[in-house]
Amino acid sequence: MSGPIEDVALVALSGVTKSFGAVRALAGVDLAVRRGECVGLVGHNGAGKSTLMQILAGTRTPTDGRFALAGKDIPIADVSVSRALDAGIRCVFQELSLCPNLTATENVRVRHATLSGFGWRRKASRLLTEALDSIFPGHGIAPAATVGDLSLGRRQMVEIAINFIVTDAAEPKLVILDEPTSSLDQSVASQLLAFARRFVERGGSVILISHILGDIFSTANRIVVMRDGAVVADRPVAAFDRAGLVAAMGHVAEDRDGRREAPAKSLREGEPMVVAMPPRQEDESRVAVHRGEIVGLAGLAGHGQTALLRLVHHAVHHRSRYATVKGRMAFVAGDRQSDGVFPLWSIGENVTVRSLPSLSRFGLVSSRREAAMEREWKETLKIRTPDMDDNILTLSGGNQQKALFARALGSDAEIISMDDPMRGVDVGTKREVYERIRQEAGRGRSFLWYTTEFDELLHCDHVYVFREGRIVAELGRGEFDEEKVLQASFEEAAA
Ligand SMILES: Nc1ncnc2c1ncn2[C@@H]1O[C@H](COP(=O)(O)OP(=O)(O)OP(=O)(O)O)[C@@H](O)[C@H]1O
Repeated sequence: MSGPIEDVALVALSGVTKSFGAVRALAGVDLAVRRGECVGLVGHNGAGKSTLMQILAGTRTPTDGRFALAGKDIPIADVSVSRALDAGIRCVFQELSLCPNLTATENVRVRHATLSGFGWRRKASRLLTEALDSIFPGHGIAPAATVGDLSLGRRQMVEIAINFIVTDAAEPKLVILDEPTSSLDQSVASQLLAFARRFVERGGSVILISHILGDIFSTANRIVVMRDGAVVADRPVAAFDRAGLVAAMGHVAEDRDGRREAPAKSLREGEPMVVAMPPRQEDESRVAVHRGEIVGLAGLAGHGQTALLRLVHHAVHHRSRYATVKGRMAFVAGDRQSDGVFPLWSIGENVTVRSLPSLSRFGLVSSRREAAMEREWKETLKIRTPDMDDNILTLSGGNQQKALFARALGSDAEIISMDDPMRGVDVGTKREVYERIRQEAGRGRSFLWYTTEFDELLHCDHVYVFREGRIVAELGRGEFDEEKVLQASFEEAAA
């Protein structure tokens, strides 16, 4: 067997290829994971990371290659979910896979079929609580809660905890975390990474996929870089610095922190395009967005920011007590599975749907103009697909998110609201989107941007911090730093 593979490797792949029709997602990958290591797996959107993980977890069969578990070769046709599970491989996928109509406890039972018989519910509930307590102390999640009623972040926490549960029948040996922190706010994400480090110190193994390079540097022992379906670097973490890693991924290194330069005159003049009041607000504070302004909504996840965006959106076409909107508006969803993509449509249709009136003449959509728009946005955001007519779900997660951006940015909307939309987008594309947002704002477009990443607030002109459904701080340009935002987010909880 070729590649850096030893007998002790928990799992070893070599020469693995995977094609989807004309798309070669994996072009001969070697990867081995040993006990007690955290492998950070990075690469651009569509590099092949998730496909590789699906093969490890047995949910996809490779086209070709070799596969070994605990040093034992397994014919690729025999690689299966149950085999991977028996070997202790667990995977927290990017798109959540819990059953929304079942409780968290019932989802534990779905994943751990051996929890059956008399008293299974109590046992499953206890195991889940123990796992949640050790990973996310103070989580506040009731095991009897229906998953569909939980916020995206909490659903993610349940999904993660389920994969770390140790039952009498099975224990996790290698846990694959595919962008696990993308729907968690920073404090919860830190809890998870700290737990992953403890798990690895105790001899467990983790593969951590993330576009947040800080997560990789803080947690991985070794970094594997993928590019266009191949591994292009595999070295200990100490062998990389941030610029070197970004370059290995095929992106140009950053030359600025992306902070938005102050416009010549204040944007907070004239009548705002959007004014909105959170329903629970007890004082006079309002979110206001002026023409050409980038307004950030901050605070811990689930504290009313997404609810405010929905309320504003509703006010575009309805009378509302809480919001007024003066202008056309488009929305970029963060929870793309439930709010964003039209799963039965092509990539192109997903991009153009918001712009059909402007692509039409005499009531008929011009297929020439439609194709031109699709081409333009495929190029602009580098949507990786051989054909915009392919179904949207053939795209990698980050590329689906790019399609949602293209839909909003390519539309005639004067105001764009964004619900933590950069989750899963690679560092190179993120930078291009930030630049685009700055340019568009310079031309008079307004942005209302909820983000869980502090660095993204640096692109904003004005920031509102939310806590418990209310605006608790309003910070103008030059007034906000991470400490102030965190302080405002936590103040009451600490009191
Ligand atoms: N079911 C599918 N049908 C067709 N093509 C697919 C399918 N699944 C993945 N692909 C393609 O395989 C390639 C690798 O995708 P993959 O999801 O593994 O990338 P990734 O590195 O995980 O990206 P991201 O960072 O965006 O999650 C992409 O070009 C993608 O479009």
